Amino acid sequence: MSTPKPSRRRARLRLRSPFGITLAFTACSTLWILLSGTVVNALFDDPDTIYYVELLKGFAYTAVVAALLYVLLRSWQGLLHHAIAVAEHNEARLERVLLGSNDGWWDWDIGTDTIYYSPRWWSMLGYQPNELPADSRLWLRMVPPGEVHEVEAAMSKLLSGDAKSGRLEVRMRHKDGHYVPVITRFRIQRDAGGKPTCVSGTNTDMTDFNAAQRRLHQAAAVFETTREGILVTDAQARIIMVNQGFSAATGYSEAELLGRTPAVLSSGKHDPAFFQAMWEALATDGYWRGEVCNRNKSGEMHSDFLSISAVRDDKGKVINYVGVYADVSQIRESERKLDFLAHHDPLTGLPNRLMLTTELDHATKAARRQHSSFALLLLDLDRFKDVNDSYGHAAGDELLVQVASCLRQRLRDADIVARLGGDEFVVLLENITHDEDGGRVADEIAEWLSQGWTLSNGAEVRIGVSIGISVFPAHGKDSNELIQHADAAMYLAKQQGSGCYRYFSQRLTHDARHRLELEARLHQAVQRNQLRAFYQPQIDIASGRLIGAEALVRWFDPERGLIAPQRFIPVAESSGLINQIGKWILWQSCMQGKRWIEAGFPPIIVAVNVSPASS
Ligand SMILES: Nc1nc2c(ncn2[C@@H]2O[C@H](COP(=O)(O)OP(=O)(O)OP(=O)(O)O)[C@@H](O)[C@H]2O)c(=O)[nH]1
Repeated sequence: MSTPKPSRRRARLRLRSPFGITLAFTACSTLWILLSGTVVNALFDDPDTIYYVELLKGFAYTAVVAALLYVLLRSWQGLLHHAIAVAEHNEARLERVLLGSNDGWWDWDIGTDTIYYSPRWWSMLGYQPNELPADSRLWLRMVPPGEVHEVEAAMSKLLSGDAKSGRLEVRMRHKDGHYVPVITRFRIQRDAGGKPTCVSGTNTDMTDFNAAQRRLHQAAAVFETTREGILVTDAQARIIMVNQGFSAATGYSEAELLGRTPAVLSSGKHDPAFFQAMWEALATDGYWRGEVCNRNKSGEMHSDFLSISAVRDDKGKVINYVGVYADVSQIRESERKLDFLAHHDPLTGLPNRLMLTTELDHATKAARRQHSSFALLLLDLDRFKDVNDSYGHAAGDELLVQVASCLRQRLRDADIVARLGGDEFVVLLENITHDEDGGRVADEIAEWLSQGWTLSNGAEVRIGVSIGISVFPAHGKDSNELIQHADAAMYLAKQQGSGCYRYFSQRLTHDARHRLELEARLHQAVQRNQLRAFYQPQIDIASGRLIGAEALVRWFDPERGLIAPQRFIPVAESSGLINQIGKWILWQSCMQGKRWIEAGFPPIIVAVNVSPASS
């Protein structure tokens, strides 16, 4: 839009001031009248001629004056139009500026005590222009009575000359009754003599600004006071801000973190694929949530639930990332404790029935895979009720704890000991090689538990134990069946009297007893030297010459006579006695070979069979 150039025009206007033009015109006209008349009289004598010349001179003068008047009026008219255009242009520009600022404005003429309020001034308060009488007191009627004195004080400061301008934050009543927060800025104008002529100003509606401020304050308060750690980075993931919660949780001050990336917290627990998935989610969804393991300044690890959001500008470009860290270490610790409580007996700390079932399920699957077997021993203490009845429930508890720790200490680490409740315990023996292994451990347990137990009250108590045994896969295909059958076997054992065990099947009970009895007798046989070595000669058929001998071990039992190796060697192998027997036969064979040489026989090779089970 082209704008007129007012300064040059104004200069030309000054040169052609009305007084100057009038003076010049009067002087020229007077000179013309005086000089032209004299010239005409000097040139012409004839009165008629003089008359016509004078007439002609009058017309000429009128034509020149008319031409001058025309030029002058055209010039003034152009200037006037130009001045109006400039004024309109300036007014329109001022209006646009005020509209753009969305401010209302007012103008108080002090002399006439009239005030002009702009349309926006009215609409800010919900009114149509001039809907109310627009006098200078309207302002004061709109302000809450308690704030009127502030407006009056500001005006009297202006009028008295103490201030040229001012700024006030007031509330003004809206048409619907609520108050609009307003900032008004104003300035006083004075004439050349210093007399106040008008006060003009603008009103800015602060509703949105105040709400935004409030939200900012609230956000700042949340940012600073929240216990969760908050971290803000730029688009390149460089830290630009952290809150106190973050510093408290990580041990890093904000100054130590500025400009660094969150990798400073890396624990090394997550692989690159983890972070790649995180960045991909941020790029596609704009957020990522998950649990991360971080390392704080002192090197301590902690689990955080991290929620990251990408902040985008109006064009959708990422400008910040905001991460909120909630320390879940305590939650994880509580979960761990809850999990422990859910799966363990609170009195003894042993696994409970629930965990036993899980372990049994694992054992069943593993045994199926490996074609192996395992034994489940269900223990029920004998005469435990007497302890409760005689010494109280607390003493009974103490005894249960002692029994549990005895079992835990004496059994192998791989064996699982659980408490089913009351005075019932379960022992799970995995990977047994012979069915009777369960019976052997049951015998040991019966012996351990038959000891005297000293309670903290000084009392010494004696209990026993009855044990039911079920073996996988012979006695059940799943945990339920195995427990049920071990329980049934335990009742049978209980009926037999204290300190007994029973397998679920009669045959297994019998076989186990028999093998264990044989094992006990074999022990005695080794100690009492009841084993015998026999030598089977090896003859070269072509020459008929003795070339060697094979050593054979035999067991000579005083009651049952000679027992064949196929009966006792498997028992020796499963009980570990095979090592002793192996050493014994080697020693015997060497001694015998020496004796033969000393007796004058030629040296021969003596073969000794070594069991693959010996170590
Ligand atoms: N102290 C204590 N006693 C318990 C607990 N749970 C169960 N009992 C008691 O343990 C006893 C178990 O009963 P029984 O197994 O019949 O007692 P018992 O004297 O061993 O009897 P038999 O098994 O037939 O030899 C009951 O008196 C229960 O009240 C416990 O957590 N603590």
